Amino acid sequence: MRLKFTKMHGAGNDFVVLDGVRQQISLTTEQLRLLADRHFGVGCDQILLVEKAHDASADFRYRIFNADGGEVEQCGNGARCFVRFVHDQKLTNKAEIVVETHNGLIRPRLEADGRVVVNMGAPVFDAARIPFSGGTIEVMQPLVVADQTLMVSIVSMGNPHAVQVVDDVERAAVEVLGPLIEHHASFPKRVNAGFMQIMDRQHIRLRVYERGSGETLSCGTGACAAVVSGIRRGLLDSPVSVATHGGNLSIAWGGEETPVLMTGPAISVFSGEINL
Ligand SMILES: N[C@@H](CCC[C@H](N)C(=O)O)C(=O)O
Repeated sequence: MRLKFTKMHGAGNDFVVLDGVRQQISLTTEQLRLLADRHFGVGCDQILLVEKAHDASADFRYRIFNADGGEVEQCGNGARCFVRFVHDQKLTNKAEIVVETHNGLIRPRLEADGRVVVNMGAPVFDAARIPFSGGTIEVMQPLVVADQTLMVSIVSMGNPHAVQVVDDVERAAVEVLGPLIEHHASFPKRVNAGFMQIMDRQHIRLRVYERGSGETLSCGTGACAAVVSGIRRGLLDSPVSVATHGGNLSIAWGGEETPVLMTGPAISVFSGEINL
């Protein structure tokens, strides 16, 4: 099968984006892994598949696959690239798009300056919806990992996150603790692990060890989860600038049931074709 793709990134979190509106696309787990492979394929953290909406109130359906081939519910940086992609490919000219995801509708908007603002919906703290099997979700939760008790904040931004505050994000044991948190028995669907350093009440540094992809240069939902957790811990005030290894994101949240708004870049790198 010959497949057209576009390589994109949002603050260094990179994607292979596929037009499933004009191409008939059905990929096996092995084909998804090959696309994501940085040596034998195109290389990316996630594969994004744009399809026709099933829901009559939506403009498109947006599917997300991690580098390990697993389909997941949400991807924040990907949502911004999705908007840039459907505009560049002339699949729509609407500035605000209603997008159907595995986890309900999101509403990204393309601004005149090219940045994309995404209404990510309200954060979820219900253990059953994370899912988290370790009891009721508190603002901070003890999680025993490799004989250490970590204090994590657990939140779903459509996908599951466990965020901890660290003194120095560059020295945090992301590569060691990340996979152990991802596969912790209390998270039946695994979890994304965030490591946040508070710089001041409106600035953080963040690294995220992503479920199914490993550490990425940035994670949009991870940034939302970190800011929500920091505000709930009383350490941050909205809006918060999130510095990642791949660039900056701005996250705003009014608290409680209000939606989280994420702003950041969405860049097309190149387009090509691959034989799978
Ligand atoms: N990079 C993403 C998140 C992608 C999905 C995540 N790895 C998961 O498994 O939930 C983002 O920008 O949000």
